[in-house]
Amino acid sequence: MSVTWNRTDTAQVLRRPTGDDDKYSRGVLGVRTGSQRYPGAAVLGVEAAWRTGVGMVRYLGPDRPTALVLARRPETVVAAGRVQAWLIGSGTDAADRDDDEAATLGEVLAGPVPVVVDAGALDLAPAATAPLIVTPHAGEHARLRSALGLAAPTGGDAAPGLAARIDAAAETARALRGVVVLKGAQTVVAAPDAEAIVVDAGTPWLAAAGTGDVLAGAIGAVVAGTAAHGEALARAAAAGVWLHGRAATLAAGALGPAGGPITASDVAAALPRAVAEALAR
Ligand SMILES: NC(=O)C1=CN([C@@H]2O[C@H](COP(=O)(O)OP(=O)(O)OC[C@H]3O[C@@H](n4cnc5c(N)ncnc54)[C@H](O)[C@@H]3O)[C@@H](O)[C@H]2O)[C@@H](O)CC1
Ligand SMILES: Nc1ncnc2c1ncn2[C@@H]1O[C@H](COP(=O)(O)OP(=O)(O)O)[C@@H](O)[C@H]1O
Repeated sequence: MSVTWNRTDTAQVLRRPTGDDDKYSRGVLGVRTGSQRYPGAAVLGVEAAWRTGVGMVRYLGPDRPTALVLARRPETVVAAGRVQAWLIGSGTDAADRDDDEAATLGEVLAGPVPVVVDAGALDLAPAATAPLIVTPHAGEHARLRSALGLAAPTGGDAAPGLAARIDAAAETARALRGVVVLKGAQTVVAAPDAEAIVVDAGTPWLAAAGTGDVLAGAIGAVVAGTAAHGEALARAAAAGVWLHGRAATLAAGALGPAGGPITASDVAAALPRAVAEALAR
């Protein structure tokens, strides 16, 4: 069983700022992503979070990505402080994690604030107690299931169909006690105790390196802006996925009726138009 997600659903999740808002009330996203090897992933996630519409992004990472994040987005705050949500893992490799970083991520994952867990932090998700959204692609989902003691998603080499992906994501969500965003042309958002949500990407031009880092930033921004207002994490995640797909469709569609090649940065740049479109009417 599943439901499909659309623009109207997204509009119901997003908060339009009012005259009573300030940068803190709009949501602060804390970001621990990027590494010496993958600094670009940090830039893409931070860029996407700003472009999705958050009051503040706090970036706390290694020197090289910090310098690149600040060069791209000087509005980013690189000092620790209160946050309404965390984004961790994009552009990191668990094999390179030192003890200090492991301890810090352990605190984040044991805290009260929702955490979006991507890429190189997914191995930490099974032990987490914080409210959780994990964002695996198919390969990462298989590894996560194995860590949770669950069977491989398919019996053979064939790519699983949508129904099998929904069942597998729902089973992973129950085992994890968190929200699973299983990425693909149709992204499945599964929660332990709710019907799965299916979000169409809208364009296969989205299949390009770094678009997952953009997605994680977009989801983090929606969660930071809405979780404190009682929005369900799965719905916030689905809204982020829809905005990401719509931004890709707008960026690719701007090149002609058949679409055209886009980069992850193009997707991030189109996020404000996707948000404005969702909030229009
Ligand atoms: N500009 C940057 O700095 C970028 C950094 N990235 C980072 O690079 C690191 C490695 O990520 P990768 O996903 O490339 O590598 P991983 O090693 O995490 O996953 C790739 C493995 O999963 C398998 N797989 C199965 N289904 C897949 C699917 N649907 N998509 C991708 N792989 C699938 C592949 O065959 C491969 O064995 C992550 O930390 C990621 O965030 C990437 O996001 C690309 C852009
Ligand atoms: N064929 C496809 N059509 C549309 N979207 C896709 C397709 N394949 C992948 N995507 C989307 O592209 C993004 C890729 O994310 P990910 O695999 O994490 O890449 P990266 O790690 O390079 O950022 C996800 O949002 C996924 O849903």
